[in-house]
Amino acid sequence: MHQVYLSLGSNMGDRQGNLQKAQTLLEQHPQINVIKVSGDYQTSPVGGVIQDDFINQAMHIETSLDPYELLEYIHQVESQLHRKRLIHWGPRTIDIDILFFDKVLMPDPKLTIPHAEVFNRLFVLVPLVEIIDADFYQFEKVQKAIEHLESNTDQSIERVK
Ligand SMILES: Nc1ncnc2c1ncn2[C@@H]1O[C@H](COP(=O)(O)OP(=O)(O)OP(=O)(O)O)[C@@H](O)[C@H]1O
Ligand SMILES: Nc1nc2c(c(=O)[nH]1)N=C(CO)CN2
Repeated sequence: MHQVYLSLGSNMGDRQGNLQKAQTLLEQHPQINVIKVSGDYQTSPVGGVIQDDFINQAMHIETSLDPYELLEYIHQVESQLHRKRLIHWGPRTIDIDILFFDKVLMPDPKLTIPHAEVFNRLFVLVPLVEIIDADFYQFEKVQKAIEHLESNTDQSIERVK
């Protein structure tokens, strides 16, 4: 089984409800097991678009799907939650990104692993650190990301559940 870490975010409608529905849909896939889910964090929007605060969380899953099959299922989950791709980095009912897939390094623009933005996003790193496995913690890419946590204090983030 592959060990995968996801980042989930929502800033439209019932944000916590959207995250819960996304989890339920992931759990419904016969080849996905949800292992651990972080708390919910209310975070200010990053990236320049003026929009509402997000609720973000991280999730550890195990899967026998390959990375592209997993991405395809994630897109199905996003469209079931009425996710529309209107504005780059804009408001969304749900966004699910693959942060790490085992210790794979994959530079494909269609699926970049580790996720290209993981190192600069406090809203990704704080929930991730809460749930990450000890073995994974030693992965140099994770260590590099965590180093950034200390220097990255400009994003507002508050645990709400
Ligand atoms: N690690 C990854 N996880 C999820 N999608 C990825 C990843 N790497 C590349 N992608 C690609 O990014 C594409 C665009 O994703 P999305 O629509 O969520 O972008 P965006 O919301 O504009 O920005 P962001 O990717 O920062 O969330 C996806 O269709 C997917 O092919
Ligand atoms: N706080 C926060 N800001 C964002 C987020 C997000 O999930 N949380 N997602 C974005 C598009 O990927 C852009 N900006």
